Amino acid sequence: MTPPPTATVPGGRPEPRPEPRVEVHEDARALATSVAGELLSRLADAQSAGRVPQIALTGGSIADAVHAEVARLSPASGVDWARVVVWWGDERFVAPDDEDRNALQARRAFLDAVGVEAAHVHEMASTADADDVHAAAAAYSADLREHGSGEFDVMMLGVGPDGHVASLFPHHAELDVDDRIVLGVLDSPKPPPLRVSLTLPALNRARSVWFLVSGDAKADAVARALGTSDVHETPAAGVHGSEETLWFLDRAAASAL
Ligand SMILES: O=C(O)[C@H](O)[C@@H](O)[C@H](O)[C@H](O)COP(=O)(O)O
Repeated sequence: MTPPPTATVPGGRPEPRPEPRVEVHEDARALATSVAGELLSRLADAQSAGRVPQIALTGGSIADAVHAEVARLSPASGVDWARVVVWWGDERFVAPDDEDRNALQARRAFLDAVGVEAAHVHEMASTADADDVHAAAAAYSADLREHGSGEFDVMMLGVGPDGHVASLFPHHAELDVDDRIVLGVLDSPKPPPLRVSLTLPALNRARSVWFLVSGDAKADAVARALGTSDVHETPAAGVHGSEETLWFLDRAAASAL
């Protein structure tokens, strides 16, 4: 009997978490539509309950497809984007108008279209706003502590073929940082090398963690993340929501399960 998953939270203590659930879709488009619909539904439910939900976006190609579907489905959803707070799990430390910016990707795909409050969109610093990744990380940590609610409603994460999430990569020292919520990365194996990322404990400060994974290149990483607890081998294995962890997969990404 495998023990229930645990998640490391700030201060380094492990907390038991619910078992992950897996949802498999025919292809990337169906996956993106499902995630976008589920996100809008969660946001509307939170707002109906009088709350201002806080979500964390991720970068990458399936995230971009999800963002486009959010833009398409949002008008009929009843979500008031003026009452949603947006964060990122990681960001590339490049110029603000660099195509590599996760925030630029999200703004173009949906944020600029849905009427989100500018003050509620918390971008990680670019090279125009901070001297280096460490200063950018410190600034985001201060922003989170001042404007965050202590726990994200939904933390969305892409997964790399090596099992990385955000900018936390296998066998990198950042995986063991449990006394900070944001850190700077100098040597990302996935270009660009300079990044800012939430730490594992911060990624785990989420009610609901959603992994968005498409393509057979990720199949082994998905199988490892769902079958092991070795965070250093597969960082995605170390992130679990306090209320739920959902794996949104297409058939190709689920092919090794
Ligand atoms: O800034 C980043 O690069 C992302 O946050 C990164 O963690 C991404 O989500 C994965 O690498 C999956 O990316 P794909 O969906 O494009 O494979």
